[in-house]
Amino acid sequence: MSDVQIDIRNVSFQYEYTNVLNDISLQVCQGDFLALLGPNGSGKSTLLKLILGLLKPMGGSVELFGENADKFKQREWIGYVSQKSNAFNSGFPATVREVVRSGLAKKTGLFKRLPRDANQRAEEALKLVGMERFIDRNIGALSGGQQQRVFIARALISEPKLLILDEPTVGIDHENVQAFYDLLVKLNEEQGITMVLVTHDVNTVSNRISHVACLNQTIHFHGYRREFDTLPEEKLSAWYGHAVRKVH
Ligand SMILES: Nc1ncnc2c1ncn2[C@@H]1O[C@H](COP(=O)(O)OP(=O)(O)OP(=O)(O)O)[C@@H](O)[C@H]1O
Repeated sequence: MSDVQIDIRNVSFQYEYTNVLNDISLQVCQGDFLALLGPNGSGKSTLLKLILGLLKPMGGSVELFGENADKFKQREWIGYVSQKSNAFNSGFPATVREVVRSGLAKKTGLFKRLPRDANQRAEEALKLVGMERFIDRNIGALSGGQQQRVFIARALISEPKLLILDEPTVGIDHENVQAFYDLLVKLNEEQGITMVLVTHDVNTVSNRISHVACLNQTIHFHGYRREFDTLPEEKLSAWYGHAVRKVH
């Protein structure tokens, strides 16, 4: 099998009257750590929905692991952590264990029995994100950053080959963002999980990321992070449609 996991070719998409994506081509390979970068409204979520097979492209094709995205069956190969997954309030009636175990539903089907080792796997997934001691806590009692880690564990329990994170550092304290990146890098390097991190914030692109793609209706740049680092702010600002400052 080729090592291309996401293969987007000449994709275009529009909602009723809004043209959102034009002639997008992007490949993500096994082991990449890609930041998909673009301002609000640039089409990032739409592109994610196309990748996840929730929308169909109007032109072009999206393949996952060599198969058409909307026919792709191996859902457990893809972990997805959505934008709002760290926003549970303190009254939400589920423990960390229950939240993490629910990540097995895509493997087993919603109403089939969970595998016998579900608890052990929940513990292992929580260990990977450094949250095992919180297993019996209520999810709503954790901080935004801790909840985010639990949702990553929920995605990890089905042993994905690819993890897609939508704006994962929103709601995490500045001091904890570095530790969060360390976790993603560990999962990328030690577990070999391909990472796609979607963000509007140019300064979220840490030096631990291998590739960057800049999206605003079309792909303006796709290359190694080192090349991205040399791009002038004027160029990024032109793509964003407003002034962009890099702080490092
Ligand atoms: N269901 C929809 N129907 C009509 N237009 C939509 C729909 N969803 C998104 N759009 C429009 O498509 C464009 C791209 O939206 P999208 O959510 O993909 O961007 P985004 O980059 O993810 O934005 P953000 O960073 O704000 O989440 C926007 O102009 C948005 O208003």
